[in-house]
Amino acid sequence: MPRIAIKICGLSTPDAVGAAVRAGASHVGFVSFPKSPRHVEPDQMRALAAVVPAHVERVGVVVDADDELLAGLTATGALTALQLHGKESPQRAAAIRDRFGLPVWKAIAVKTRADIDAANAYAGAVDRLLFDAKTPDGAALPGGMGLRFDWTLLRGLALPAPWGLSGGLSADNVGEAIRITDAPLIDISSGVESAPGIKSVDKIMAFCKAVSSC
Ligand SMILES: O=C(O)c1ccccc1N[C@@H]1O[C@H](COP(=O)(O)O)[C@@H](O)[C@H]1O
Repeated sequence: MPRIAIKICGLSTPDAVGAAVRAGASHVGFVSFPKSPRHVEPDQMRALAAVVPAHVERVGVVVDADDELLAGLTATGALTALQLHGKESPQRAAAIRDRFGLPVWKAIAVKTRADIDAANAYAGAVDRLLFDAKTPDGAALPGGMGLRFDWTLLRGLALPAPWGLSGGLSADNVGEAIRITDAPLIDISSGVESAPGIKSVDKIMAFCKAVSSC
């Protein structure tokens, strides 16, 4: 069985990046969204990326970002992929991929089976779909809230692109999530924190151990 890829997201210190790499993460994520407690500025992103070994992918998380912001982030050279976590259309996602020359992930906000079906519209436009829980109207953030959705909605589906699972994962529930969905990539942020935006080395280690034992 192939190894399950792990993305540890919302990293904002070199210590947290180092812990994710040591624990076996295949991807690290940096958030560029000022409302998030995990927001990092482009210079900080560049410095964090400098301590990531070449075999680990560096994903920049943005929410309905305009071209000016994307140009600033990609110019840092810090990123190997962009994760679109807002309401970007398939056309906008494809345009971002063309213009900035990086693989694009699209977060799909899920509550019902119809939300998963809607992801088909992104076939060919993005490089990975990331199924995350839909946050309530008026929520402070569109992700990173520790919310999960009904994982059985993904069971046995043929999906139109490489994909991953996120939303409300932790060391305690990730085994069940993988058993139900057979996800090839697992993404986590708040479930490896001691407080919003503060990563816990112990939780990162425990999470990666739980995934690798699946
Ligand atoms: O983490 C954030 O602050 C964030 C802000 C804006 C958009 C997405 C964000 N995080 C992403 O949310 C999911 C799930 O996070 P969690 O594990 O439930 O806390 C994950 O993909 C993060 O990349």
